[in-house]
Amino acid sequence: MLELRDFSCERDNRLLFAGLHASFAAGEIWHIEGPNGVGKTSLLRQLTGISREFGGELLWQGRPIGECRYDFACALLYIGHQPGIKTALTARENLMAYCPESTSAQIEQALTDIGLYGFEDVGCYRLSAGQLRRVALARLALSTQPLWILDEPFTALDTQAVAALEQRFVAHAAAGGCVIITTHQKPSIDALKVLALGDYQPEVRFV
Ligand SMILES: Nc1ncnc2c1ncn2[C@@H]1O[C@H](COP(=O)(O)OP(=O)(O)OP(=O)(O)O)[C@@H](O)[C@H]1O
Repeated sequence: MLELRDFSCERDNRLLFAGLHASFAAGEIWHIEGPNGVGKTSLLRQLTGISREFGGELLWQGRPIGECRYDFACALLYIGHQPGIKTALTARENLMAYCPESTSAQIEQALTDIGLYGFEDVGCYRLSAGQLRRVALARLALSTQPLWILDEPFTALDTQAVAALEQRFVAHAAAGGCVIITTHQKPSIDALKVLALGDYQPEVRFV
């Protein structure tokens, strides 16, 4: 789906990474790995098109991203490190805003599946950090986009929710999707692909 060729990132005249080659294909789950400040979020922002400053090439289905931004945007679901939830609204209202094409029954089911039964109509300002993260992640159940890019999706989740989320990634990949995440926890996912960012020596390995 998405390909990097000789990719690099510079911030404030500091080279974070360079010479990165990677190909994110249908059916794959990728973990972008590395210590604090190495450039994981910066890379995700480049991959999503939020940041257009990069060296090298970024291709979507074989085409330079600059030539197919609309197609790419339609195929992408990005959830950043901040949950992106409007706290003045309820969980249900947030999902209705994010997924206007979903039916009320689908939204109800997504909220139940993610463990928010009974909290659907509570103002999000009254939810815990983990519940807020669940509201954001409920979008995954309603997503029709093949490419998911998620920055630290496990943050604030309990162990049961982490396991359920990993299963959702596996199901999405099995259905032909592609998932790219950052996390400081090691995911328990078979055939996980790892892109490790390090000082000037990016390394791609498979586990
Ligand atoms: N808006 C910004 N302007 C300038 N430099 C920035 C900006 N945001 C981040 N940086 C710098 O870019 C570097 C990489 O930041 P980034 O957030 O991509 O790292 P990260 O690997 O995701 O870190 P963490 O694991 O702590 O989330 C850091 O040194 C940071 O200071």
